[in-house]
Amino acid sequence: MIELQDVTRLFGSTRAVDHVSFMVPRGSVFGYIGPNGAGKTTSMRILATLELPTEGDAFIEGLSSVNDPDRVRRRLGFMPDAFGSYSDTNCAEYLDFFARSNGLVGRERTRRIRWVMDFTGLRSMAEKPITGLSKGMRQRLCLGRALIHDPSVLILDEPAAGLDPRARIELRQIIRSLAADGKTILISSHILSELAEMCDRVGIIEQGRLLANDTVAGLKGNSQTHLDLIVVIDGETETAKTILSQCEDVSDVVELNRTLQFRVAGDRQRQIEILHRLCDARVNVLEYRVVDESLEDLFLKVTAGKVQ
Ligand SMILES: Nc1ncnc2c1ncn2[C@@H]1O[C@H](COP(=O)(O)OP(=O)(O)OP(=O)(O)O)[C@@H](O)[C@H]1O
Repeated sequence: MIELQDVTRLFGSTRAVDHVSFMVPRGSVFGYIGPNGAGKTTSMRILATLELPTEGDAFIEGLSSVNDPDRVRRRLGFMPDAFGSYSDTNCAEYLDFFARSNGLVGRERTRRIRWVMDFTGLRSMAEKPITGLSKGMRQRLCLGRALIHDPSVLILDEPAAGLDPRARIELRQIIRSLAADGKTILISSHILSELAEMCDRVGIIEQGRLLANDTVAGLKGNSQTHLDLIVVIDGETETAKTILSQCEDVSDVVELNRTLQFRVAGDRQRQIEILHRLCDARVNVLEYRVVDESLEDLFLKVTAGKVQ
């Protein structure tokens, strides 16, 4: 449904996008993550027919954004990161303007504007001037504008930027319900944790290059060379400590209130073997788990923080 095929975009000597390829299947949400200046907006603008690639091609529902821009635009809703509006316009007028620009007429136009207002929760704001809207409401209006012609594909550039936690959760619910409805969504952010829960897959881009394309769980698995484990013990901890000290691949053992935290230079299989050894020695294990790597840690590991 959304595809970048070996896309490169140069601005002078800057490689804003450097041989990037990925595909987003119908009804799924793809998170496009990268630090500032990584190339997210440029690739999204290429898909949205607003920018031409120097090399490669971009496709929406199999149609080329380069060669078939008019047909692509009919299928696509684009939410830019910067929200342009006219002063003296209220929400209803704004949506009406974009409905007309998209060729909607008569009852169909009225029906779509109503649907968008209900779906984005803007109904009570219909008469409110855009200049008086909060950040969250402006983002909803901008999303509403992208949805007005009922596109099958949505490209959303940093829609969560500047939203408070509640507005971010509501945005997540909106995105998931659009995907459940069969829409295909590409959504960008420079914060992995902001998008992780609403995305089926994420692509991490830095300095124009796609460094990773995986599920969040897959990314976590791929980036791990060791496991940090916690074992909570009912009773004395001496036996457990002795066993851990005998394992060559265990290091950094720390004890706090019958809880031992340690690092294993191995994989899940090694994790299981250590638990077996503890149980064989009749250590009363109450709890045994991996310390989850935070998404921020993962983002820092995959990217080097290079800004161009
Ligand atoms: N029109 C342009 N002319 C010159 N350079 C540009 C232009 N558009 C983008 N660039 C450069 O291309 C690179 C990628 O920019 P882009 O806006 O795509 O990154 P981004 O990942 O969206 O960043 P951010 O998260 O800050 O919005 C940057 O170095 C930027 O300065």
